[in-house]
Amino acid sequence: MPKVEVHSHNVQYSKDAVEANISYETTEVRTLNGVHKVYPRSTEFTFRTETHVPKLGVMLVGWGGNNGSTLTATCLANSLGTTWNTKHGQKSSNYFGSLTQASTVLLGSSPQGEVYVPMKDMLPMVAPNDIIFDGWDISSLNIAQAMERAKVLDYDLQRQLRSRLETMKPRASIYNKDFIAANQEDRADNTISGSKYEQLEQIRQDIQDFKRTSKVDKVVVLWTANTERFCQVQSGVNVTADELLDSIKQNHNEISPSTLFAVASILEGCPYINGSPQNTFVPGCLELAEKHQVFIGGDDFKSGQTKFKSVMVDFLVNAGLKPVSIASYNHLGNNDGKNLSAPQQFKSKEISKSNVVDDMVQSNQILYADGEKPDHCVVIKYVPYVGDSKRAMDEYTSEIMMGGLNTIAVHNTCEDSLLASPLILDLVILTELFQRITFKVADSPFQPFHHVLSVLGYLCKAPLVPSGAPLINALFRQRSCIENILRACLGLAPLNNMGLEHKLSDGSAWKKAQIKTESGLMNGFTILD
Ligand SMILES: NC(=O)c1ccc[n+]([C@@H]2O[C@H](COP(=O)([O-])OP(=O)(O)OC[C@H]3O[C@@H](n4cnc5c(N)ncnc54)[C@H](O)[C@@H]3O)[C@@H](O)[C@H]2O)c1
Ligand SMILES: O=P([O-])([O-])O[C@@H]1[C@@H](O)[C@H](O)[C@@H](O)[C@H](O)[C@@H]1O
Repeated sequence: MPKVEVHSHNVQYSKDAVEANISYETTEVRTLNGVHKVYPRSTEFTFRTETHVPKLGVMLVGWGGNNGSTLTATCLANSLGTTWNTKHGQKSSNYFGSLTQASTVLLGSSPQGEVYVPMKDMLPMVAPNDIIFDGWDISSLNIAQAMERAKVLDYDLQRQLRSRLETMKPRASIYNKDFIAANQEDRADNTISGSKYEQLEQIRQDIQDFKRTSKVDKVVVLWTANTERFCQVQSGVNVTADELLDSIKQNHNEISPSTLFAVASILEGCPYINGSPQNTFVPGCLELAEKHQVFIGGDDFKSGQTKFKSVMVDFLVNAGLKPVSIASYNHLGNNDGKNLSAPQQFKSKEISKSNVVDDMVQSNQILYADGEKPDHCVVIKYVPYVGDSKRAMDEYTSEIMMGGLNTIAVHNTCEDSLLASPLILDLVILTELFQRITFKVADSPFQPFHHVLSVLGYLCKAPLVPSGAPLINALFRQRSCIENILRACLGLAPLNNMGLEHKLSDGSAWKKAQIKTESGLMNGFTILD
């Protein structure tokens, strides 16, 4: 039985699905002669969510990396209920940092107060403990060796997991030294030779092989391999789906390994998520995903320093304070940092880390003239000794009232992979859930979500959105989007935080209105045969 049961004439449960009707309220604005003319709009939506949770397979590109090995070990430890000893005492497995697994959402209020439930209980979702992992890496180390190389998890935990993880061996992958730093060459001992077309076909066979041997119902492919340089988008090469497929057959050098993986996944009907900043989704890849109606999402996990920035700038601007200078510096010593020490790979990351403030700045024309932006610099340095323990130092200087200045300096130290790995869980769990949700507008037929799964924006530095859609980076707007879509699937209105029931001078009117509503409530909810 669902942990959240909605008793409403707008919601119907059957043995396979929950269907919910909502009125989607929007506000249209037409500005004429300096006047904003506002038109409230109400559109009837019906959401249908299939409630059978499939057995999910996740294929990680870069499985042997810090994130890939750490996530695999974490899911194994949680499924075993592993505890381990540290100098700070015994630790227990958990999924802290995962939006779906470790955060709650406000469901409503009871006579005892507000009721919060785990996000994962809002709708049937895949449990991380049940995910079957597989993937590829240019490094031949098995996942136990990769976990040891990553130096992320405590020894006593690694010791207990080693025997299970050493049976997991990344498949050979596509290595192209033109796209990642030259300093990665020494780990590239597990590669697929041949033309780009032959490599594409091998990846497709790997996906088919995994489906067959693991007997999973669905597969999601996710890139957590090294950051690539941006590829050139060229007419005749990768602007249309046909051009892209032809260029692969012609072994064109501007087709990157990550785009080859994306094409292979799409052709195999598997959603593809890009956890790195490079422009994997060239226009031809976007078109291919549309043609095959396969979800794609990304780019670049929003894990720590940038996540914080998308809160800080939102807070400052929405408080009417004007950030005028943002200096973002970090150093780290893991292999990601090593790869990013190369200029072209750093450039990819600089782009995704720099654009995150644009929507918030553009939202306030009192503070900023058209095109005006804060000074914003991004620095990443490779310091081997600190390993995965990334140090981030940020300085935010803002103009405040009457010529005042406010400078906030922040120091943030964390194991980078322990912040990113739970986001991988959310990306694949939400992607799988959204494959089971369809909706219809008024009397139109049911349709899936757009193939560019922009609801994943909360998890990404550079959210991929459908053409023409607004690009939102403000973290709480992104989270609210996920929360309210989950609520809509249950026929619940979006959270509005108005709390009017607590602001009335005469509460009796509210109580009378509630009694009237409750008397009209169905005794239980409709089960369809
Ligand atoms: N906090 C974070 O860790 C964080 C946040 C945002 C984005 N990212 C991005 O996630 C990615 C992984 O981060 P990480 O710390 O695990 O890095 P990592 O270097 O430890 O892991 C990357 C793995 O990818 C492998 N690899 C490289 N090219 C490959 C290819 N073509 N096919 C298959 N495997 C390949 C490498 O051998 C390595 O094992 C990086 O691109 C990083 O920028 C990380
Ligand atoms: O913490 P965050 O800004 O979200 O993201 C991280 C950066 O701070 C770090 O420099 C980089 O090496 C990681 O790959 C990741 O991108």
